Amino acid sequence: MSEVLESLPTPPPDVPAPAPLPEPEVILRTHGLTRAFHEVKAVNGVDLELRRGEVYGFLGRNGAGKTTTLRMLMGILRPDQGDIELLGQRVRRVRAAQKQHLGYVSQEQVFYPWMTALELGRFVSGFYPRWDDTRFQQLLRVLDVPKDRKSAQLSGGTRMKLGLALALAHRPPLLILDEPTAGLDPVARREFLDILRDQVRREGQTALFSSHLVGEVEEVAHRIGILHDGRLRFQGSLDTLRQSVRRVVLETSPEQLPYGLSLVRRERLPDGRLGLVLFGTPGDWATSPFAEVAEPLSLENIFLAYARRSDET
Ligand SMILES: Nc1ncnc2c1ncn2[C@@H]1O[C@H](COP(=O)(O)OP(=O)(O)OP(=O)(O)O)[C@@H](O)[C@H]1O
Repeated sequence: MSEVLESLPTPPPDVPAPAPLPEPEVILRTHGLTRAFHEVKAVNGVDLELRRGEVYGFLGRNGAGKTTTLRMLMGILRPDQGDIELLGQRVRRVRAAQKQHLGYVSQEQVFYPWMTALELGRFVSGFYPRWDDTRFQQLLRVLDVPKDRKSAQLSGGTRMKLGLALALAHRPPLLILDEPTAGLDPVARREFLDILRDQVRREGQTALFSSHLVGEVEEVAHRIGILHDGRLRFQGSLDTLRQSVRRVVLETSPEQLPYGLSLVRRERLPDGRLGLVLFGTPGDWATSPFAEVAEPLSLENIFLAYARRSDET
């Protein structure tokens, strides 16, 4: 429960509901967010930008730094460097009052095991003046979460859905979901993604959704960020990514890359030739000497190119 508690805002017994904030086009921005654990730089100068009403897929392999980033956004961890601009307020560490505007589903939903869904709702509602109990109960029905069973008796997938209901019931403008579908079976995963997409569309919410599964991010995300070794290697729309990243196969390494193209990954092929995955605008590709030979890549292969180190050549 400690992470759940840390992610909650301070309970406001006599404090009136905060006035709704003016919603800027950019809901969240980070500036050079950095966090190390001893010698490991888990997150290294990350500049995220999330716009109102979008699902942002935060893609990265195991250990890329996704959870560390999200825990900094939730104020659970303090960044070593950089800061966070949430709904127009720029801070080093997200404060309790700002957490009123965030809904968080962590990787592992750990609740007080003796509490039922309804009791957990009552407990969590004390932290959020905008808590909507009718909506919470409706979400439990839609998500098929039994309301009177102790949380310890729920399956991992159902606990995840309970976490989503708890996060949505206070109508936060920004949802932060840390690999929420990990451990869900295909049917539960599909339901979860459908509900997330539907909620964001109907409520005009914004969701930051971390995953290492390209397919599910492709299904729900409007824009994505690819994190590798703590660095944000790409941020933008899926269409931009598909149009910009291509692969060329060459006999030898070029002296320098054509103007406008940058290296994503270099690989040595079994036949000794060189495979280069490069990024450039469609205009840069069209005017490059590789225009005729460059091949498009599937999103899966683009992600793999960003998330693996180049071969030594
Ligand atoms: N509390 C900690 N103490 C020491 N090292 C940590 C701690 N938390 C994370 N790390 C390290 O920081 C790096 C990033 O971890 P993080 O959990 O943020 O990655 P992730 O992208 O969320 O991975 P996964 O998909 O496996 O959850 C890893 O090398 C990890 O071992």
